[in-house]
Amino acid sequence: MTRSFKITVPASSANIGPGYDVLGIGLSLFLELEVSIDPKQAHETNADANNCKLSYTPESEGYDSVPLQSDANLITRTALYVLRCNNIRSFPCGTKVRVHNPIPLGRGLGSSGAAVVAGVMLGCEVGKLNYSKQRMLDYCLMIERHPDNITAAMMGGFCGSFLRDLTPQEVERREIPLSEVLPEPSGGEDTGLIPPLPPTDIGRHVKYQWNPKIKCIAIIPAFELSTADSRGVLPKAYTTQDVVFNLQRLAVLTTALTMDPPNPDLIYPAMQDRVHQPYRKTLIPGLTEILSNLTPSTYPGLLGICLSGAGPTILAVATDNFEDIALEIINRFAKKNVQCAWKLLEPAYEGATVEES
Ligand SMILES: Nc1ncnc2c1ncn2[C@@H]1O[C@H](COP(=O)(O)OP(=O)(O)O)[C@@H](O)[C@H]1O
Ligand SMILES: N[C@@H](CCOP(=O)(O)O)C(=O)O
Repeated sequence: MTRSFKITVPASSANIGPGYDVLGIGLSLFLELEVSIDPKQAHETNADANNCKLSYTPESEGYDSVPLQSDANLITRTALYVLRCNNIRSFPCGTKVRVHNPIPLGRGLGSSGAAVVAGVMLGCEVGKLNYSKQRMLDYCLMIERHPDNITAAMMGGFCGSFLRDLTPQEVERREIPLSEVLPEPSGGEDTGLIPPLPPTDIGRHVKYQWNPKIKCIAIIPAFELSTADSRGVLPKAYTTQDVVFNLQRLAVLTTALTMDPPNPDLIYPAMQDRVHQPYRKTLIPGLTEILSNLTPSTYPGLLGICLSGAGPTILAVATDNFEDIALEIINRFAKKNVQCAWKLLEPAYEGATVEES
C-alpha cells in the first residue's frame, strides 16, 4: 500500500536585533515536502543507493544548485542521520520526495534551519520513530548548532531559546564535527556505523505573544551570504557595556512586540544591537546607513529594523506603509549596486507540521 504525507516547515528570521542566537520568528513562507512510499514501485522510481528519488519543483529556490543525491542534499542527508541513529540504514524501498522551496538560500531567512527541521521530520516519519517535537529539536541541534531559527521553524511563532548546560560527555558528543554526524556522500557505500546520538532535551524555549497588527517586511538582496561566513566575522569576546546594551533591549523587546497599540518609541530603540550587526556591515554594502536612516518619524508605521538572521536580508517590522518602507530600502541598496526583492510576511504560528494524505 502507498503511504503519502506532506511536511511543511516555515522560514524564519533570527536575532530580531539584540537577540543574537536567542530570538527567532517563524514566517509565512513554507518549505514543503511531498513524500510517497510505494514498495511496489521500488524498481520504477530510479532511486539512488539509499532508496530515495529526490526532486525539486522548477520554481524552487536552489532548483539548479542543490544536490539531488540523498546523502548529499541537506534535507535527505539529515533524514538519513536520524534513521541511522536508529539503526535504519536507508529510506524504505520506493521512497519519493518532491520538494517545493520558496525560501531563498543563504539570505538570512532560515533556509538551512527549515531544511534541517524538514529532514529530521522526514527521518522520523519514514522510520516511524514517533518522536516529540522536543526530541526532534535535539536532532536538529546536532546539525544547525544555534537554536534560534530551528526553534522558530519547529515550534512556530515568536520564540526565545537557549541550550541547556551540557555535561562534559554531552559537550563532546555535541561538538563532534558535522562530517561525523551527517552521512558523507559516499557513492553508495554505507559504512554501517551508528552516528553520535544527540543528548536529550538540549534546547529550551518559550513562545512569546506577538501583536498580530505587526507585519514583517523582508527586503532580500540578490546575493548569498553563508551563515558560516557571517558568523566568522564576529569577535570572540565583548565588552560588558555591549553585552548589557543588548540584554537591556532584549528584555524590553520581547514584551514590547506583544503590546497594543505597538509603541515605535519603545520597539525601534529596543531593536538596536551591538553584538552582531556592527561586525556584519563589512559583508553587506549599505547596512549601516539602512539600519540608521529609516526611522518611525520618517516612515510612519515603521516600528523597527534589523538584519534578518545572518543577513543579507533586512527585516523591518511595521503596521503600515509596507511598500514605501520596502522601496526606500531597495533604493538604498540599489545605490550600492545591490538589487533586491521584497516580501510582506506574517508570523507562522503553527511551526512545522506533517499531514498524512
Ligand atoms: N531546501 C533546501 N534543500 C537543500 N539544501 C538547502 C535547502 N535550504 C538550504 N539548503 C542548504 O543550506 C545553505 C544555506 O544555509 P545558510 O548559509 O545557513 O543560509 P540561510 O540563512 O538561508 O539559512 C544552502 O546553500 C544549501 O546548501
Ligand atoms: N543567530 C544566527 C542566525 C542565522 O540565521 P540564518 O537565517 O542566516 O541561517 C546568526 O546570526 O548567525
